Amino acid sequence: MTRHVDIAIIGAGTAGMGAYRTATKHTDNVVLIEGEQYGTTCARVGCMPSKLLIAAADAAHEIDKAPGFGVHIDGNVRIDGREVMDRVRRERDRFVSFVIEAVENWPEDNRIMGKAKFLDDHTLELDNGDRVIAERVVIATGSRPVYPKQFEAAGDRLVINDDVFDWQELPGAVAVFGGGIIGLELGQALHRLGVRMRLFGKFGDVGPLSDPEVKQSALEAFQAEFPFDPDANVTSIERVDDGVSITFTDAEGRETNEHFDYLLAATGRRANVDSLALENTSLELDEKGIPLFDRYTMQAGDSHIFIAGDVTGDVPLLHEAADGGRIAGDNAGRFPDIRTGLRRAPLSIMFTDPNIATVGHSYRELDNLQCDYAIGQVDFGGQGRSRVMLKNQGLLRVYGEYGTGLFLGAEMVGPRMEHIAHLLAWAYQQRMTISQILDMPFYHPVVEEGLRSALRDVNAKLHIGPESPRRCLDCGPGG
Ligand SMILES: Cc1cc2nc3c(=O)[nH]c(=O)nc-3n(C[C@H](O)[C@H](O)[C@H](O)COP(=O)(O)OP(=O)(O)OC[C@H]3O[C@@H](n4cnc5c(N)ncnc54)[C@H](O)[C@@H]3O)c2cc1C
Ligand SMILES: NC(=O)c1ccc[n+]([C@@H]2O[C@H](COP(=O)([O-])OP(=O)(O)OC[C@H]3O[C@@H](n4cnc5c(N)ncnc54)[C@H](O)[C@@H]3O)[C@@H](O)[C@H]2O)c1
Repeated sequence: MTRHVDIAIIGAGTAGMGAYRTATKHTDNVVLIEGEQYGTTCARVGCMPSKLLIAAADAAHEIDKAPGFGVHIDGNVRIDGREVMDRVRRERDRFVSFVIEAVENWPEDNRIMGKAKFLDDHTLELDNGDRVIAERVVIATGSRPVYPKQFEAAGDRLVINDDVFDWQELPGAVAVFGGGIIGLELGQALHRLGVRMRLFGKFGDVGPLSDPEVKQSALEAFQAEFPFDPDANVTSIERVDDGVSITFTDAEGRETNEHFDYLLAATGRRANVDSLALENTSLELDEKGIPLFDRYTMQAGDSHIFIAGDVTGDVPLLHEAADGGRIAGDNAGRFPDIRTGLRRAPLSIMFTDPNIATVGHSYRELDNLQCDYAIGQVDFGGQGRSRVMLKNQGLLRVYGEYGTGLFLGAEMVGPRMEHIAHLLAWAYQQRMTISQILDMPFYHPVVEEGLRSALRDVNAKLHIGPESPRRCLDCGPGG
């Protein structure tokens, strides 16, 4: 069967759904093609189930921390792995059901199930042999985990994030590979839920951090809680009777062997472009096989093909996929009269405890900005509200431009950084100066007072404001 449409969207994830919504504002003759199942990576195996697991872990951790306040639980504290995983799956399924409901409310005629690949610039072939000839196409096929071949030695005990959320019980021990965002979020959560967990990283990476001082602070916080080697030397992985045996060099430089139930690979993701047969199109591809595209229009070259979400390999985050999808769908609808869409301030948040976040330009990017800059910082070790909550660890560094006093970006690890990062991202997008941010209200006693200290520090270094006093007198105690 061959079908002719104005717009074909490949992939019904967050980006594809966003594209569908905006494309159908221009024409009804749109098909959304999904190769596996509705529900999105975010709801099924990504953002939502991971945060559900983290929420359970945080509950356990709060109990652990209570004696520090003089609050003691004299009876048994019991983590019921079956109940934990049951809630994760139950709540996850609820989120997934809302997504499925939204897609299934769209006309049946506009939806096709099947894996699509290109035969030429306009013709798509599905895995059942049907064809779709489309005037315009949006590629929104997402990404999938990748790991080194060496991990395959773990056999059926090699798992990825998708598998974790289908566990019925919490396992006894898990080796997590990857000190990136997924590895640290899931690794810490498993550890807090009583799973023996060891984290094997590479290249010294700690989440998305590039600022060496913030990275060091984060590393110290995590290493104080669980074993984490950010550049592990693993010499062997072996599937043994009841699990996986891993040989590695430990912190003292000795060769050590440890046994785990599972090896969880969280070593990055790759764009789902390989099954699309893009070589049959005239698109120009980069070294990873991803079409070159404009991130403001989502247009691939000057073609009628648009691309959005994780498959772009650009910024693999939910809100970016949603924005990119909307822009791609709108431009596919209005092609050739394409428009640039809004791309928001760079913002990334890692939901570990302490939170890690980056806003605006990263430390790594500063030297390429062709401007002079200064760095202000606050250590949360002595910050009033953080100390009150017994969460006084971490470091926030803010970057400001010499001369203009413009806020350039920040990297941070600390308590409630998910909120501080939002404040700073909004300021970045408004192109505010450090002084303008400092003119905003700061309540007492809040963690934001720590941000104020860092902002004052950078303004002093930029010769815009005075040196910060050692004890801030207008701040209230601990400010
Ligand atoms: C464990 C984890 C935690 C995360 N946590 C967060 C978080 O807290 N915050 C955040 O912002 N981001 C988070 N993310 C990232 C976020 O989930 C992704 O950026 C987002 O889901 C990407 O959406 P997408 O539409 O590009 O891809 P997807 O939702 O994966 O959609 C792609 C769709 O394309 C389909 N498809 C693929 N190939 C074909 C084909 N050939 N034909 C037809 N269909 C095809 C797939 O089946 C899939 O349904 C997390 C990711 C993971 C894995
Ligand atoms: N809170 C959030 O917003 C959130 C949460 C989870 C995932 N995500 C998104 O999903 C993306 C993918 O996450 P990810 O953690 O898989 O990728 P990542 O790129 O963040 O981290 C991968 C890590 O694996 C390490 N690594 C590579 N090879 C290794 C090896 N052989 N042994 C040990 N470590 C190795 C790398 O050094 C890196 O730190 C993220 O970039 C992020 O955008 C976001």
